Amino acid sequence: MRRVYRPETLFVVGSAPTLERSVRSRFAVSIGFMSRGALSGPMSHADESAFDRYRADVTRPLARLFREYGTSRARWLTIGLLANLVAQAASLFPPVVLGTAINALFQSGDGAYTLPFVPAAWVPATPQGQFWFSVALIAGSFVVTGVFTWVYGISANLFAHEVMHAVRTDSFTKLMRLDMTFFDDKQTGEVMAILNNDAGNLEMFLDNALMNSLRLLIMVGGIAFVLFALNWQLALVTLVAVPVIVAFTWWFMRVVAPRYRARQSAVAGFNTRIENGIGGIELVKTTNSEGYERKRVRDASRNLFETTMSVLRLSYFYRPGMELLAGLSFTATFLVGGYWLFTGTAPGPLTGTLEVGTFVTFILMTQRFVAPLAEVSNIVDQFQNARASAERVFGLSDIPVNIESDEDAVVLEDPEGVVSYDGVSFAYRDVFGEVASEPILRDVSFDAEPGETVAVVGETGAGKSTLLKLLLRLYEPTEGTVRVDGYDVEDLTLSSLRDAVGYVSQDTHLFDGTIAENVRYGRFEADDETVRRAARAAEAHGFITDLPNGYETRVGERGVKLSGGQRQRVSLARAVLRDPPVLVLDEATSAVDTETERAIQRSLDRLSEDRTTLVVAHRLSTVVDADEILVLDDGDVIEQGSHDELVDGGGAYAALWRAQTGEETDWGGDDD
Ligand SMILES: Nc1ncnc2c1ncn2[C@@H]1O[C@H](COP(=O)(O)OP(=O)(O)OP(=O)(O)O)[C@@H](O)[C@H]1O
Repeated sequence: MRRVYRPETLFVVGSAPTLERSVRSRFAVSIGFMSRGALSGPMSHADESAFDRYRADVTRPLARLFREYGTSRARWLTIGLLANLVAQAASLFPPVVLGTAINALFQSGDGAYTLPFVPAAWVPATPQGQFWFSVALIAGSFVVTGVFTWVYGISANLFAHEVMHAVRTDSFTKLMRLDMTFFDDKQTGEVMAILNNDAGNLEMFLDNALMNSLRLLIMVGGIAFVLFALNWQLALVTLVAVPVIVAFTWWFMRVVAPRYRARQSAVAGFNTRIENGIGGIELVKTTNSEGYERKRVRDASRNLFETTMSVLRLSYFYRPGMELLAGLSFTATFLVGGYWLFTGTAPGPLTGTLEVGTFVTFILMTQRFVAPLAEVSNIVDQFQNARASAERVFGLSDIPVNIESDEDAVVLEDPEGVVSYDGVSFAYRDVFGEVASEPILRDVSFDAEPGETVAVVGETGAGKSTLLKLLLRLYEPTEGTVRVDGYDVEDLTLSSLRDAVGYVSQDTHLFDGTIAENVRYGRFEADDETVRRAARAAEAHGFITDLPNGYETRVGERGVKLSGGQRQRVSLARAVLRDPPVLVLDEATSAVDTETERAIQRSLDRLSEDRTTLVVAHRLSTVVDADEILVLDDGDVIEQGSHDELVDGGGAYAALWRAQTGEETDWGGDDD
């Protein structure tokens, strides 16, 4: 039986992003300018399988992200963009004011006081007035930069986080709707990665890269504009480094990319090792394999160390390289401008004059464009990560849901619980709806009326659990019809169908929480007395009241603090509490001792008096009273009848019965 929930995976799902985040943030701190997205851990590799088909069809994912999620929140984005624009533009103003003040006031005091974007009428006439005006402008620019940076930060964050909130909840809603085949096919970890990692990448992009690219544009464009306006010849000298800086960044990104990929798989390998070691801790301990696991984790960690260092070595080279190029630009500006001022004549092919104030503005501005340019690698990186993540998010949202209530589906009201299987055949399908297995069931037919119990027996893998799941429409038959109260289950609303059926699966699942909460699951409004009644009916009340905190005892992750039999009884109580007309029990008593089983049996007999009950059992003693027993063999019903009829028939059932009551049989090994 393949399980939907994989506890080991769940563990890592919970911890990996945290682990990865801490690795990532430390790493990001150490190399300063690397983006978080670039270091996305194992997930980028793991989800290469089932989403591929839909993911590949997603076109322009970031545009779609804006279309589907951004437009309704565009006001925050617009405010953020405008505020960013104003803040960055204002931050360019002080060097320009300083240059003008030097030219007009500090040198000889006879230069004209003119500033871009400032009407001449505003400029005071006296030098003293112009000085105070300059002070006010510089201070004002810093205040404007501060205030608008604050506005920009808040609006950009609101936009990014509101979008992410919507993406996360929509993705989860979609996940809840998806067919079981999706979950059968998909690792829980991969699915969780969409909600954790991909949402994180998108958030980083919306929050950071988008605004930084604007900042970059304004900074480099604004600086170039100001410098060219002041002195285009010196501007050429200063900005000749920009194409070199861009080329250097491009080279860096190309060289570092494979090293990033190697590091990503090292993170994946490391997480997998931890997952294995801790997920299988019981096996590790009982086989004395701690040393073996330690070595595997040490090797994986060493690999992570080496790949990280290989990225860092290159990164340590990049940042100083950028500084050096900026330094060269600064030196060239200082050399040419300084010489120009010093000698009073334009050097080489240059012509015209240069004023001290303009020179100071140049020097200050040259310092400013390195930081935004150094962001280019981050921005491109975050952009690429966000693109891939948006593809995955939309890949998920595009997966079709096959099992859903039709628009004209019938609501099953006051169900009686008449169940009938009519010529049902079944094969598992893959997530794309294509048949992916040999037939698991062939032409199964039976009827069960309220008050009747139908038992399904057969060797392991014969298709018993699958048969029951078709009733809840977790899967759909490839042929034939499953009916409840005469309705094809495919014509009923899923919620009314599933409300009518209480299901205790083979893999009982408890959520972390109290016993009472677990019993109440699915009928959340049930009062304490109802919970107790259900527990009594499931023979669980006794052991629950023996626990230190009774119904308030926390059961631990997946119910690990309870025994297998106790978990089964809590699940049974949960099914009983819902008081459904149909009870489906898939080996609901396999993990309890004979005495408890008898007690449960007695209570089940009471419970099933006026209900329809379908049971899968390995222990035939639990099904002797069933109205009808189906013997499944590799998907075929090979015998069908009451216990007495089947024993008298002398076939497979009779042989199994003999084995379980002490005589020989082929099925002996299957008995629990
Ligand atoms: N989700 C699934 N996807 C594909 N094949 C599956 C899936 N679940 C079960 N199977 C296959 O279907 C067959 C029937 O499985 P099923 O769980 O119905 O058997 P079973 O009779 O209940 O077995 P057991 O007594 O061991 O629980 C098996 O061969 C199994 O490998």
